[in-house]
Amino acid sequence: MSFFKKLKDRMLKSSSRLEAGLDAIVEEGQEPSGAEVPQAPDAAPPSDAAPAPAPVPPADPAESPATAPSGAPVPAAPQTPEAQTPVSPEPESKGGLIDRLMGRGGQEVARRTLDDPMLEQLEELLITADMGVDTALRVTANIAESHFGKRVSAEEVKRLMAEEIARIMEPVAQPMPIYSKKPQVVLVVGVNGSGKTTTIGKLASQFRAVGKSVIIAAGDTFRAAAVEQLQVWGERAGVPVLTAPEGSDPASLAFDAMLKAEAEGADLLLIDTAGRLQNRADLMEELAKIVRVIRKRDPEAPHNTLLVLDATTGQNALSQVETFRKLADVSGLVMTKLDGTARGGVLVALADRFGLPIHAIGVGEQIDDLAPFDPEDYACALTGLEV
Ligand SMILES: Nc1nc2c(ncn2[C@@H]2O[C@H](COP(=O)(O)OP(=O)(O)OP(=O)(O)O)[C@@H](O)[C@H]2O)c(=O)[nH]1
Repeated sequence: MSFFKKLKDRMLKSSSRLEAGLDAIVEEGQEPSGAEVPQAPDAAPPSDAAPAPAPVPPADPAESPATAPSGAPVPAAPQTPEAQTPVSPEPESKGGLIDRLMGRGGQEVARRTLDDPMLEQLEELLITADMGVDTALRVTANIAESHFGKRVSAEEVKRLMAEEIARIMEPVAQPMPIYSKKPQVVLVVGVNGSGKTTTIGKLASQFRAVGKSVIIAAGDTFRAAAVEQLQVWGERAGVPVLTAPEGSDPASLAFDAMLKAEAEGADLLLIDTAGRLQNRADLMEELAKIVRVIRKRDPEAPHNTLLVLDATTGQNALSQVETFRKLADVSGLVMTKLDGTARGGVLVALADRFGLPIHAIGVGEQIDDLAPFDPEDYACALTGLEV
C-alpha cells in the first residue's frame, strides 16, 4: 500500500470531517445549474518546488560532513510514484466534459460562488479541525485572493485548501539531520504519554535498518513502567537499552550512556527523558543537568533535541511547544497519533506559528508506523483530496 493511502486511511477522522464539511458547504449554497457565472479555473497542483522525499541516508557516516546536517531520512519510507504526485485534476464524470456541460449523462458537479458567507464557513471548518484561528484565516484569505467571486466545486476547494496547507508546511518538512559525529546524541523530550518511548523505538529500528548502530538510554528513571516499556521497544528494534535503578539521577545515566556509546563507537545515542510538567522547575533542572553532563564528553551535544507531541491533544500541542522551548533547546518535532484523530490540523498551526522542523509523524503503534513528513501527502490526506 502506498504511504499516502496508508496516511489517508489512518487520518480518516480528520479528512472525513473536513471532506464532509467542504461538500456540505458547497452543496448548501449550490446555485442552479446554467447560472451565467464564470467557473473557477482548475486550481494548479501544489508547487513543483516542493522538497523531494527524504533521501536514504548514507550508510557510511563518513560521507556526511562533520558539522553540516545531511539530508538523512528519519525515517526513510519508500515513496511510490503516486505518493509523489501532489494533486490530480478533478476526475471527469462518466459522461465526460462535454456531456457535463450539456447536462447529459454523468452527475452534475455542485458549485457555489466563493463569497464572504462561504469563506466564513470555511474558516469555521478549519478551526474545528484544530488549525487555529490565525492559520485558518490565512488559508481562507489566500484562497479568496485568487478565487473570490468565482464558482467553485467542493473538489476545487479541497484542492485550493490542500495547496495552501502544503505551502505552509513545505518549509518545515525536514528530516532529522544526521551528523558524522559519533555518537550523535538525540535528546527526546515531551509530556508523559505523548509517545516518546514508542517514537524512540521506531527511530531506533529505522536507524538500524539503514546500518546505524544505536544505543538507548532510559532517562525517565522515576517510572519503572516507562523503563520496562523502553526495554520492550529496544528488544523489538534490536538495540541495547541502558537503564538505572528507579529514582536514580537521570544525568548520571546519561553520562554512563555517553561513555558506553563512545566506547562502542555507536552512531547514535537516543536519550529518553521524563515528561512531568506538573513540576516544571524540577524538570527544567533535570533536563539542564543531563545537558551539562553530556557536554562534559561532547560540548556540542545534544545534537538534536526532539519534542514529541501527541496530535490528539489538539491546540494544547501549541502550548507544549512554548513550554518545552523554555525548558530545552528544541531542534525539531515529531507528531504522534495522527491516525485516528480529528485534530490533524494542529500540525498546520504548529508549522505556521513556530516554523520548527517537523521530522516525522506517527501514524500507529507498530514499529514501522513512523513516516517522514511529506507536506503534500499530508495536505491531501487532511482535506480528503484523492491523489
Ligand atoms: N495510535 C497511535 N498510538 C501511539 C502512537 N505513538 C504512541 N502511541 C501510543 O501512545 C501511548 C503512549 O506512548 P508512549 O510511547 O508510552 O508515550 P511516552 O511519552 O513515552 O509516555 P510515558 O512513558 O508515560 O512518558 C502508548 O499506548 C502508545 O502505543 C501513534 O503514532 N499512534
